[in-house]
Amino acid sequence: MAEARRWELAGHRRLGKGKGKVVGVVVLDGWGEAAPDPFNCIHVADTPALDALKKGAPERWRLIKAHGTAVGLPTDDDMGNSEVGHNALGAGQIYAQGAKLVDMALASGKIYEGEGFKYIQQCFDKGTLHLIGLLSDGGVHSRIDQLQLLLKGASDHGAKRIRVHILTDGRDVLDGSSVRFVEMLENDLAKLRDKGVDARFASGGGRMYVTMDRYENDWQVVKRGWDAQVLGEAPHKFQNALEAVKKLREDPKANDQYLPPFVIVDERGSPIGPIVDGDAVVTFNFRADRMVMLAKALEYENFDKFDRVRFPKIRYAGMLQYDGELKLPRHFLVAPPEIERTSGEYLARNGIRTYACSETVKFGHVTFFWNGNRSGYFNPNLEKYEEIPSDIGIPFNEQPKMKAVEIAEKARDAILSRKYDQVRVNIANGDMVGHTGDIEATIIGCKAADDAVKIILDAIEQVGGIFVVTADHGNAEDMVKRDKSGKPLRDEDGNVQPLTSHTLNPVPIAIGGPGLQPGVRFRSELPSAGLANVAATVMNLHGFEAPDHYEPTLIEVVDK
Ligand SMILES: O=C(O)[C@H](O)COP(=O)(O)O
Ligand SMILES: [Mn+2]
Ligand SMILES: [Mn+2]
Repeated sequence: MAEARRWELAGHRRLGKGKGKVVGVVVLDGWGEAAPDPFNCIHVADTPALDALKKGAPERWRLIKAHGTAVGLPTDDDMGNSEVGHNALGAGQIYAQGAKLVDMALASGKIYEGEGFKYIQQCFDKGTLHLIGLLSDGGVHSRIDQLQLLLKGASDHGAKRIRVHILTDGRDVLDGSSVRFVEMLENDLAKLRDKGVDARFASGGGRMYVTMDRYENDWQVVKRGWDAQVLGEAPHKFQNALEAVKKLREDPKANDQYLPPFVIVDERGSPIGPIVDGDAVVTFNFRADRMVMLAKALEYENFDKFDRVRFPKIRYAGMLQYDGELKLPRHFLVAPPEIERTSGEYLARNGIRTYACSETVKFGHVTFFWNGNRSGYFNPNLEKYEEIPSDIGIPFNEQPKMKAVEIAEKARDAILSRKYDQVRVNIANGDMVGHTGDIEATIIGCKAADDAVKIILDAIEQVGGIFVVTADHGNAEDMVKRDKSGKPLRDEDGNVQPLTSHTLNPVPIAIGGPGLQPGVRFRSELPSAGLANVAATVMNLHGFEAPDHYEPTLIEVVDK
């Protein structure tokens, strides 16, 4: 029973002596393992530091699972992602994640019995139900099949007027797939209209340009969405969403991720679905990071991030509650996973001093996600979290080195200061540049990530410390869409179809450093281990046994 568990960790039987040595924990974002291939940017890039880890000590390098049920996703066809990946890395336990919890609530119908649904339902008589979110089957932030079920369920439960505000994807799914998803949903909306429900698309835009910013990197992204969704204002106006997406994609530089905002208008040119007093709003993404900013704009009375012009009196619910600490939003359709007793909390309660750092676009990954979707410190006297501002307003293939070296230099300084027992970073390049689909740029990004790793490992060497280098899921190791036999798919002009999404590949984990006892090696009897096994491993390296309810440690100590 959780309440009977103690917070105090027992000293490790063999590694207790390791206590007091600094442990550097490096998470390479979007860094999977795949066969050598011209579209494996990690393989093509010059990565001497990581190559040395792989070739140097076979007992201290292995692969671990980073996708599907190993990280709490519904099936093993689900690729990994940062949220579930960092949750597993930090929590040491596998929780059923948002995607699965929503599936279960929809399948059982419990979603319609909950407080959140009842709250918004009160607007159905007189107001409009607005559904805002990412339209794709990527399964990272949302899933179209869940939206389809929710649409039907909401209308069965009394919604008479529904407006859908879409964000096109092209990041977790192939670029150009927006057209197919709009067609699919238009079909559903048409069926609802046949049944007498006034259900239509109202606005849209590409996820990276409209609404789905994260960690307050660029509020203008949220403002563009607000203008379209709430005010009914956008530079582009169309009478239907399919035409909108097709037309906007005709610009040779256009892609789904960055489509400009548009609104759907009637014959007279008036927007058909601005959000007004008395309406209900649901943000149907289950994943938190890219919904928190919009949730704040929709919910906070006092708000100064941009001029909202109007702040309609609505009833708003998230698909999940996106931030348990902030209780944001107050109302939600499905309770989020309650990730408890994370390694961050255990270590803080056992006196471990931690420094965590990344650049803005991944800052919450090594803090908020790592700590079980919890903002803030466990113990401000022992922890310091530092954010390096990311470049804003440019796609990352234009600056593929990102802030890798700056993050590594911060980590180096933290290590050399000897003020911390754990120094944890996320290096973003493999993922953020990988998502652009730009192979040349991703190769440059991977090299920059390797440079960063070298800086950190050198610092660990200097202080006699220990390192753990791993990743949260794959991305840069496979940058092309393939047929079933694994051959890259090409279009009529012979161009390959870039793969912007994450992958199902395992990720590497390497341990080492002068502070690691000679007999420490990876156990051989855990072939299916995954990211959730890392927390117990890191606790051991700090000189502690892990709690019994954690997934087992990856390491053992043999006599040397
Ligand atoms: O939000 C994103 O950028 C992608 O959908 C997923 O990437 P992440 O899981 O690595 O953040
Ligand atoms: Mn990631
Ligand atoms: Mn990613």
